[in-house]
Amino acid sequence: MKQRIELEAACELVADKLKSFSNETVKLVNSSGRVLAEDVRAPMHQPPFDRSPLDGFAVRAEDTTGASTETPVSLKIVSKLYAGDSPVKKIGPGEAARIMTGAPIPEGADSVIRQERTDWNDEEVEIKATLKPGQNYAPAGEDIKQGELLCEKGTLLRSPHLGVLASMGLEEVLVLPEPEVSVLTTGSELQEVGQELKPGKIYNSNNYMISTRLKECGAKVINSQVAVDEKDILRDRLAELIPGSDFLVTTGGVSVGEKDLILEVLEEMGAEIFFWKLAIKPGTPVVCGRLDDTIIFGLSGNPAACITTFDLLVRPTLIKINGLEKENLRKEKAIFIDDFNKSSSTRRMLRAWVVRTEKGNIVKLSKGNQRPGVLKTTLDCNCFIDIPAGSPPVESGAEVEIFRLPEIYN
Ligand SMILES: Nc1nc2c(c(=O)[nH]1)N[C@H]1C(S)=C(S)[C@@H](COP(=O)(O)OP(=O)(O)OC[C@H]3O[C@@H](n4cnc5c(N)ncnc54)[C@H](O)[C@@H]3O)O[C@H]1N2
Ligand code: MOO
Repeated sequence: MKQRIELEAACELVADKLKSFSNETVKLVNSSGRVLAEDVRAPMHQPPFDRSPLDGFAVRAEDTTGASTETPVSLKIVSKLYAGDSPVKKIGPGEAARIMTGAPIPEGADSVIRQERTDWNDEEVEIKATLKPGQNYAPAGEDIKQGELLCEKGTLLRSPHLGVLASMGLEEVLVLPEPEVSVLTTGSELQEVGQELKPGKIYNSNNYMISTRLKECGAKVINSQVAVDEKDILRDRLAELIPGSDFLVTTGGVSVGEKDLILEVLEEMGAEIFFWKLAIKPGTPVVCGRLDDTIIFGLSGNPAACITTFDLLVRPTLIKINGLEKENLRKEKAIFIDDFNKSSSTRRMLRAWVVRTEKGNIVKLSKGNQRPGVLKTTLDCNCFIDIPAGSPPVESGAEVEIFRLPEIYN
């Protein structure tokens, strides 16, 4: 088992251990937020037939030559077409069809006159304008041509894509897999929200934070449980959650205390442990391993440490599978406009807020202090400042590297 490894090495190690995931066919109606696994080409024209963009009369343009308000041309109405009708009767010379917006233009007609430029009764229509062939005429494929590339592999599906794909009659799409994750929050001090707090206890905030964060980066939370710090109980919960989960995220019990039992129990259960501890702060204590096909991320119970390692380690792993790059971290540079007066012997991830300006990114520390048990700073955190090990205090004006969180946290 490796110990205290670098974050980048940890991410690579986990990536190397991932099982293969299969793409999934999902109903179009359920595909929003998923990433396309293949190019989609148009199986048909849209519109599928030549149609009228107006309520009026379908005519042959040549029959309207010279027509104006003063010199109207009279045509015989031979049919009437509503949207949804299928045209049967061809238009011949001197003939017109009454037509509504969206209805198919009958054979023989090459243009449509809006009804405001006509007078009509049941038999005849007076045309008061000269039309050009193709005027007010929406040909088949005007919008989308059969065979054209509609959505590329890797597209994040949202409402416009669902609309376009539905217009093609596509009922299902092939998307990248959605990792299925279980969550186990551990700690004998934990109480559920809604209960009166007993002495020495705290509310289980990690469960809410982690389950929600998982969904925010496109994972499916399939189970979520809580366990006290007792070996038997932990073993039972782990044995229950691991089969059937692609990943298990636990929080708490991964440091060196007498009740930090996750590593021990996982080892007893025969898990392969990839590493224990990362060379970052907060978030040093992390256990990562695999039992059967399930990758286990044992994160710290300290909320800020927990969220930091979630974002830096768990998030990129899940996004490797579901392709939701938009939800990944971005490495950028920024100018620090705050003061951090501690030197850092260990690599530090400071919770911070970055703003884009014309001159580039500026970043300041999140409100509140940077201790790993502090939860409030996460409210004001859209990035982590990456302070290398061995750095002196960081002064205002210094250029720093940041991991920017996705837009959702802005
Ligand atoms: N002697 C040492 N003590 C500690 C070390 C060390 O190296 N030597 N490491 C410290 C560091 S760094 C961290 S971080 C913590 C990590 O401890 P664990 O990950 O084992 O987490 P717990 O001890 O279970 O809990 C830590 C803290 O977080 C609270 N907590 C736990 N679960 C939740 C939850 N679901 N929701 C909200 N808060 C939670 C818990 O009550 C503790 O206060 O260890 C240091 N100790
Ligand atoms: O590594 Mo602990 O996570 O400092 O907070």
